[in-house]
Parts: sequence; structure tokens; C-alpha cells
Amino acid sequence: MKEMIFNLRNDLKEKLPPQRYEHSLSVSFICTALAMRYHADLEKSELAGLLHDCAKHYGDGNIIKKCEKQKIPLSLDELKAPVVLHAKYGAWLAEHKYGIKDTEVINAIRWHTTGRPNMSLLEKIVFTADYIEPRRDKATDLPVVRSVAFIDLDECIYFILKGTLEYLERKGYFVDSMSVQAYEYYKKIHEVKKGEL
Ligand SMILES: Nc1ncnc2c1ncn2[C@@H]1O[C@H](COP(=O)(O)OP(=O)(O)O)[C@@H](O)[C@H]1O
Repeated sequence: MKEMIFNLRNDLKEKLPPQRYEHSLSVSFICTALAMRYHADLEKSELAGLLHDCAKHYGDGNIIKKCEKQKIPLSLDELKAPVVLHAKYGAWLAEHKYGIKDTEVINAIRWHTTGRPNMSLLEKIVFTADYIEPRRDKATDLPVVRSVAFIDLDECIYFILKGTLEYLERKGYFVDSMSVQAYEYYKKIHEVKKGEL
């Protein structure tokens, strides 16, 4: 697996813009740190983190066409918010272009942007690492979210989804409802923990 990761790094370095490549490396290392904390497979976590944005460099129109060409079914929400599609097409590329057979890794790439209810440990790790990696600096809640990530992963995901939904609403952007479903799911876990339910 290590050799595969080194080869993939070289490939992505050529394909992705420098900042996106840097982000991908950073996410892959944070994935391994979270994997250490939560006892997940280190190499699968590194691999999923490295590949999570392998389709991010395609523009909205282009990625819709690429999905249609590969007969990847698209939801109405995804057509209205094509920014989320790099996760779905990235999962397809991971499987069909990069030869990834592991469905856990493929699903972690698939759900890294919107999240979904009841995510697997690997899905949670990539979703969280993408938000907290050290090169990120936009979200105001980052210092708190970063520390919660290493204390309680479900609670951290609740904060990330809450922040993302508030941000999208503030900006007036269309929201893929998968994130709303994920938020409701993790909000319930949060409320049970706080004794509010
Ligand atoms: N449910 C959603 N609906 C619409 N846009 C979303 C949704 N979830 C996340 N986004 C937006 O998609 C963009 C890409 O997110 P993400 O994949 O997390 O980042 P990156 O690809 O840069 O690692 C962000 O601007 C985020 O706000």
C-alpha cells in the first residue's frame, strides 16, 4: 500500500493545482492522526485523504458532463449544487482510474463533502480532516472544531455540519439536502449526549 500511496502522490502532483495538491497531502496526514486517535486503519485513511479531491479541478459544467458520460446517476440537488459533485466523481475516479477496490475508501471519498447520516469511521475521518487540516483558515470556528475532533468525532461532525449549513444559508447558496439529513442525524446524537432529548 505504501508504494501505491507514493505513486499516487506523484500522479496527483502533476494533475492538481499546487494548492489543491498541498491540501490533499495535508488532509491525508490529518486523516492518519485521526486514525491513530480513533483506531482506524492508518493506510486506508491516508489513501482516502490523499484521493478525496482527485476530481476537484474540474469545473461545474465539465464535471456534470463527465458524470453523464460515465452514466453516474445525478440527483436534482447535485445538479443544483454541482460544487458537491467532485466527491461523487472523485469516488468513481478512485475506483475506475486509480484502481481502488476497497469500498470503505471509495465511500470515504464519496461522502467527504456533504457527509451523510450514520457515516462509517473512515467516512467521518476524511470528512473531518478536510475541514480541520492546518492549511484551512476561513471558518471562524476552526480552533474549537480542531480540538473537538480529537475528543469526540460525532460532536465535531455536528459542529462542522452546523457551520457549513449556516455558511451556505448566509451566502444564499443552494444546499444539497444530504447535508441537512446528516446534520439532523448528528444533532440528535449531540442532544442525547447533552441530555436534551
Ligand atoms: N450540502 C451542500 N450543498 C451545497 N454546497 C455544499 C454542501 N456541503 C458542502 N458544500 C460546499 O462545497 C464546497 C466544497 O466543499 P469540500 O469538498 O468540503 O471542500 P474541498 O473540496 O475544498 O476539500 C464548499 O464551499 C462547501 O461549502
